[in-house]
Amino acid sequence: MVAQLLVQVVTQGQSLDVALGRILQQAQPTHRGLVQAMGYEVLRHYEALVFWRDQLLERPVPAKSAVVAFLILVGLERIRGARREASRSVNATVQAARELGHPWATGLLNAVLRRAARQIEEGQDPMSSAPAAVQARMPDWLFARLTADWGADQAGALGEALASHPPMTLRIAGRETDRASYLDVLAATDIAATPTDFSPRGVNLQHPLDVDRLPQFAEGRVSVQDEAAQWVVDLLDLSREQRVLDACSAPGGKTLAMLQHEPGVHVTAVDIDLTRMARVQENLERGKVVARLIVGDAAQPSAWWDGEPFDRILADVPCSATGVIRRHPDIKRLRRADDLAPLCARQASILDALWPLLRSGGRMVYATCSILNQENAAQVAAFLDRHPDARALPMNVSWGIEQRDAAGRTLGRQVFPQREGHDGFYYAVLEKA
Ligand SMILES: C[S@@+](CC[C@H](N)C(=O)[O-])C[C@H]1O[C@@H](n2cnc3c(N)ncnc32)[C@H](O)[C@@H]1O
Repeated sequence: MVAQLLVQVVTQGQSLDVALGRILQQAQPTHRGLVQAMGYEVLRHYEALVFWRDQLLERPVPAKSAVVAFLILVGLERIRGARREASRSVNATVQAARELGHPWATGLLNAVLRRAARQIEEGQDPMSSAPAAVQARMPDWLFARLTADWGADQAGALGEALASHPPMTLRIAGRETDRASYLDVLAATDIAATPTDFSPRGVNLQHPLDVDRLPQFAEGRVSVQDEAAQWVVDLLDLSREQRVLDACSAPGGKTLAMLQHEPGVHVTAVDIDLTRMARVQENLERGKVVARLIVGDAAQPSAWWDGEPFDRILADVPCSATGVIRRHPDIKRLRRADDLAPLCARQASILDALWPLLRSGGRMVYATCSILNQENAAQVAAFLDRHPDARALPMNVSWGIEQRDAAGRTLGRQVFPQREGHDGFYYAVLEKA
């Protein structure tokens, strides 16, 4: 099943969420967790597994049997991850080839996977001769960009972090004391958890859990939200009666956080995608808070803006999502280098269109979950050049790395993903003169 999932994502270009949804419907309930976990892990380590497979194969698998080529990746991942005794992994993979109607491949799989298992037993490193991009488990174009932006060492470190298993992080509505009492509730329910390092509202679960099993989730007191995403409410510096625009709001994680953090604000939440907007509604209902919801294009406010300026704007724009690859490893297969220029143009047009909606002295927070400079500090530098009435504020925080241009102008903060910690993000706080 995992091999079929890979065919759908890698060969047919479907998103992992969509393909997984369909595949899991056919899986036995007891196998679903394993299929999902393996699908994610193979995609996280995809480049390395393909390199290893191609080293082991004497000739490529015929194109008409693509599923067998993917089955080898699944077998290699099982051996790499040492989830089972190697011989059990080999047997299970060989059996899968029979079930998928490729009995001819059983000899090939046996030979290739047994060789791989031997390499591991003998302490060989199958990656020792791999190019740096493969070692970083990244497509060439992405590794080249990250190297150009941050240097080869940092690009390699980013590869490690983005191939790791992300934590499940919760945001607790309320004050720091509420987090302490929620940690007590979790401890009493035998759910192992620790407070996050930087967000006073965050909790990392030691093991991911279905939200239905999370105490107080249904009541909206707890939400699933990465730690880096939680910082936005502080950056917005919200206070009662402010008019706030959340311009790219779906699925509403940050809209809900704003309203729970400062219930006195009046939020207008916009998103271009009607289906995703339904999720904002669900999230707000769960949290028992209300916002004005508009399905519209943030780059075309004349179609939906009532002409009253906003005190605060959040522009959490569509981006490459390269900072969250470990949560969506299909991004590495689906994104292309050519996507970046149109994405950046869209971000710039959203920023330019929103700026006139901000009152004088107001602030706009620009956010991405990207680790590419072009979408982040370079985007903000170009925005500041186009808007002399804008300035980026320095942030008094302990996370991320402040970005500056040659003239020493501050350009927001870049956040790199951390193993067992937060995702990759970028924030700039833009104030209007
Ligand atoms: C990074 S996500 C936002 C995440 C959201 N702020 C949260 O915290 O839950 C970007 C969103 O922008 C929306 N989007 C893309 N282009 C847009 C546009 N031109 N106008 C408004 N929304 C847009 C997408 O549908 C997507 O929901």
